[in-house]
Amino acid sequence: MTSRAPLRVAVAGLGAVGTAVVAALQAGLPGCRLAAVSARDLDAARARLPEGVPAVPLEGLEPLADLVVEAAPAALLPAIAEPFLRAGKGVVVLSAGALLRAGHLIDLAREHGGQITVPTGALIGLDAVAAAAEGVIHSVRMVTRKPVRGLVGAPYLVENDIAIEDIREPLRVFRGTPREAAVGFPANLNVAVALSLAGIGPDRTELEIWADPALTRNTHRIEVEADSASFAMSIENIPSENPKTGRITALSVVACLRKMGAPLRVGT
Ligand SMILES: NC(=O)C1=CN([C@@H]2O[C@H](COP(=O)(O)OP(=O)(O)OC[C@H]3O[C@@H](n4cnc5c(N)ncnc54)[C@H](OP(=O)(O)O)[C@@H]3O)[C@@H](O)[C@H]2O)C=CC1
Ligand SMILES: O=C([O-])CC(=O)C(=O)O
Repeated sequence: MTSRAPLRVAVAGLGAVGTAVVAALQAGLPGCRLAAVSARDLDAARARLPEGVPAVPLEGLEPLADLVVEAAPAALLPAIAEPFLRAGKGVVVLSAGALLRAGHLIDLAREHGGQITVPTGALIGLDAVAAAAEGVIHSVRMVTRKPVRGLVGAPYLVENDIAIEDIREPLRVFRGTPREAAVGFPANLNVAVALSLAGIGPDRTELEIWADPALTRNTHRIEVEADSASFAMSIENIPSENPKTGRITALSVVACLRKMGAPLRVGT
């Protein structure tokens, strides 16, 4: 009989995603063990964690864990990821948009034998997009529709004086690339960046963002034309406690962690 030691998982950020991932780890995820947590308010975090799970500043996570789940504001991605990658360890990245401004993280992973994983998160079909990318993809188009409260406050809207609070009809607020959206909508369009990284990159993927006052769910539709297949898929995400984040995001991380230690892996 061979059995591997459980993967020691750290969770950086105890918001909508981090809290749900911690709960799943506490409930028991085969092959994984919750090793440490970081949060902005460490005392509040300690009060919520079971005894024996340390809550430490971000820089204290790496010595305690084999892998970190980054579930924090995008600006913190380098501080969370760098120590793990330098140590040849794994990082599961939720703030995928921030990866475009932190290309050195991929170099660090390459140099030290670490690995960055971007889970499918709030999106759908990255397995099919990645498979199609092994051939030739002609085009990838994504249309995101969000309730007003899922978009309000985005820097692009503020800088361009686009007021959406009182709209009565759907309004297209952005048309461009995931690279542009990652700057203008840093807390809203990680999904578009993840899609672009799986497919034809952040400058060739076409993206539209709509604010829709009739919607209660974040809705993403992707259309792919490739030499192997044409496909279109859409997902309607029920918001979590954070209206910008779909509930399925944390579940995608849990599924990703479950796969890491599983004897059977389904899906690429
Ligand atoms: N890839 C994908 O498909 C998706 C990605 N995301 C992205 O995932 C990330 C997490 O999302 P979500 O959980 O909804 O975000 P939240 O805003 O709910 O949570 C982020 C957490 O990080 C905490 N935090 C702030 N500063 C620090 C610090 N210095 N150290 C540790 N923790 C800190 C915040 O604490 P406090 O509240 O006290 O400030 C907050 O609890 C975001 O970047 C989001 O854009 C979200 C949805 C889908
Ligand atoms: O892209 C994101 O970061 C979040 C999102 O659209 C969703 O949860 O549907």
